[in-house]
Amino acid sequence: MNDSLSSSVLLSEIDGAPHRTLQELQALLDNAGAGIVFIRERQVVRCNARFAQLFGYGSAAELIGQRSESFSLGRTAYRDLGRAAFPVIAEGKPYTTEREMRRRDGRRFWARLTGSLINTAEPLDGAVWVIDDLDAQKTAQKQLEAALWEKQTLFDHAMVGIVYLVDRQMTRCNSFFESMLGYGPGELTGCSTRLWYASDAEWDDISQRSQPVLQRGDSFAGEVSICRKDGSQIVCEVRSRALHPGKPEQGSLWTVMDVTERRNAQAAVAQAQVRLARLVQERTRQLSETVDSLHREMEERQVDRDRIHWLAHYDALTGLPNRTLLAERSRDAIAAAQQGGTPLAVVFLDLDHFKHVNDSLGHRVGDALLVAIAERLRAVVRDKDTVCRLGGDEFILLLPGANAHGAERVAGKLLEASKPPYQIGHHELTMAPSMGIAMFPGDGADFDTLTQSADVAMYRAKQGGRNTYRFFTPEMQAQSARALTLENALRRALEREQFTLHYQPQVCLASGRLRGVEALLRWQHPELGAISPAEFIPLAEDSGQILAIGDWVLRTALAQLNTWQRASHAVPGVAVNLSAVQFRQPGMPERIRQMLAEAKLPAQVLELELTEGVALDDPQAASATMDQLNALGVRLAIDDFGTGYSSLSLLKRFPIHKLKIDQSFVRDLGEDASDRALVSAIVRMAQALGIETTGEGVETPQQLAFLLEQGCTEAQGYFCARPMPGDALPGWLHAHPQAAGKAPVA
Ligand SMILES: Nc1nc2c(ncn2[C@@H]2O[C@H](COP(=O)(O)O[C@H]3[C@@H](O)[C@H](n4cnc5c(=O)[nH]c(N)nc54)O[C@@H]3COP(=O)(O)O)[C@@H](O)[C@H]2O)c(=O)[nH]1
Repeated sequence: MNDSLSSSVLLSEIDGAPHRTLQELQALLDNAGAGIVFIRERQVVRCNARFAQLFGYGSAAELIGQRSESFSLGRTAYRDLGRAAFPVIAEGKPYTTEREMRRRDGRRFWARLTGSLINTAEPLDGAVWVIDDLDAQKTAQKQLEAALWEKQTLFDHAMVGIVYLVDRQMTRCNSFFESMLGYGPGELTGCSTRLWYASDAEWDDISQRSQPVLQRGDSFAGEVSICRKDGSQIVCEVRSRALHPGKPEQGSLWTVMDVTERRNAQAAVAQAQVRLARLVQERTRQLSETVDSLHREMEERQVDRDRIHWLAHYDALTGLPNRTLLAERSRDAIAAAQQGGTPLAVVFLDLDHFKHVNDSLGHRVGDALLVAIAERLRAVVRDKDTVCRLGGDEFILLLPGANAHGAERVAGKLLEASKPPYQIGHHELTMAPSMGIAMFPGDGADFDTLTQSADVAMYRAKQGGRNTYRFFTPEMQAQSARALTLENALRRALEREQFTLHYQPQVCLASGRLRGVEALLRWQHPELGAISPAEFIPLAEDSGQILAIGDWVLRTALAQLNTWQRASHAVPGVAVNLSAVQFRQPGMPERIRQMLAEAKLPAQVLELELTEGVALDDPQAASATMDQLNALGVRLAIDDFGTGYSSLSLLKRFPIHKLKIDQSFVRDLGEDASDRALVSAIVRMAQALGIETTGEGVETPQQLAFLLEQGCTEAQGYFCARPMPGDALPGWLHAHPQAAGKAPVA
């Protein structure tokens, strides 16, 4: 049945109505937006197309006779509807309900049903039901309700305060906001927002900041300080938006979040960061200081290392290589000489009498002199040569490639270079070297042997008169070995009582009487035999042992004199040789005084024989010492006069009692006219100065006669007597009564 048919059916069914009205009703049914159905005896008798459409039928005709129950969800629902609707429509009132209905395909949908009886007086005539599809409306409503529920849930359970404000008054807020501010439910509703601001200024400030933004329709975000009910303050982050930007009267929605803890934490973090930054800065500074100081320390250590290395290899005073560096260079030079078959020379250089400069002018002058000498030495040699300072006044020159001729030339240049005086402060000093030269490989195949050989040669140069050089020879080695042996043996000689004194008479030439005796040291070694003082005294002087030995000589000689005198032997005095080393020993006059006192002898019995050298280096000091000795009453004699650096002014300045004319002049008096002239001159000069003279080494009567003739005071020599042990002298005196003063002068 189609819709037009259904309308025509409807029209034909309506009896007695004016045709026009019927047509209008039919049009109304056909075009009604709601479904309309006539139910009689629980069956569809009429319906419109909308009804058929609502329930999923193709046309209204399809539904004629359809049981009305089929539109309900089931029998129960159908009965419920009937029970609810009938009492109402039975009274002639329309019954309206909203229920779920079922479509043809079983799907449910919400509908609003409005039913009324067609004829109240005759219920069996049926009822007319108008059905509105509420499904879309219901769905929308459900969605709305869900949304509202969600919104409310959000509102109620949000972890942020939510506030609705109108004109700065609270219209609504959630419980979170209330509890955040410490208020009870509803306590804030209707309150002015001024309530939670500390001051009007703060209240106005938030308003002034937010209103322009909200009016523009933008979101406002800011931070405010809010007072809680208990007066405490919290910091809140607020966000707001106008509900209707154009309508301020509708108010605004605010979300409020307590960020106090976060802010406190941030502040704490910021403070911690500041502290940390400071700490880092401080640590960085410390670190950088540490790094700097480490750098400095490393640099200092490097400087120290360099310095230590330098000190280990160079002489601190002169800056010349030291022995260690010389040894290294020598090894290289020797290896190169061996490989290349080239020559190599080593020069050992020792300054003559340098010690006297130190002793007399002090170490500062001595050091400055060494520096100046080092410069000259360096200037003489080639770059590839090494000038090394061993220490003290000893230097070694390593001359790679130099043969004997070359080494000799260098030695000559060194002698030449040392000639001009050195100006050290206001002192003008001359300093000559003695040098020994050793050649590789003949004089030594290694550094130690070469330097040893050069040293031995240098020693010979010294013995040979100084200010010269000597090449090493194997004989020198033997002599040097003996010197070493003697030096070692000498150390024990005193304690092993290997020394004795012999005494040689000194006889007055005029009277023949004994004027005194010279004590002469004798060393008898069990293996080496008798060793001459001429050989061992210089060694004892070099090693310093002469001081102890000299003391022993003095004490022994004085003791012997005491013995003789107590035994009434006519020995007026004793002469003792005093080496320059002894003479310069501090406190020496006082020492002598003590010894004389110990021997209970007057000073006048002692004559000290000094060599001219004692006054050579420091005449002033020598003069002072001599004055002290003279003041004691000790007699002073100049030994070996004429052989040294005789200075006539020496005789004038010093309190000298006697000159001992060296035996080298006496020896040849018979043959050598110049010796005779010399001896004669010495005697006359001494006489003129009131100084006595002794001719040494008188071996013949001619020598004696010449000396007597010249007016020499006394004689000493084998002709008169050989040196003899102390206990032999009384016998000699007995044999020579004239000497003992017991016979008339011949
Ligand atoms: N510092 C010290 N020097 C000392 C001491 N004892 C000795 N000496 C010195 O040693 C040198 C050698 O002395 P010596 O071998 O004893 O020779 C002396 C005499 O024996 C020797 N002499 C004496 N008369 C003659 C002679 O007629 N002919 C000759 N050929 N020799 C003779 O001369 C030496 C004495 O010399 P001098 O002392 O110069 O008077 C010698 O330099 C000693 O000084 C000591 O204890 N301390």
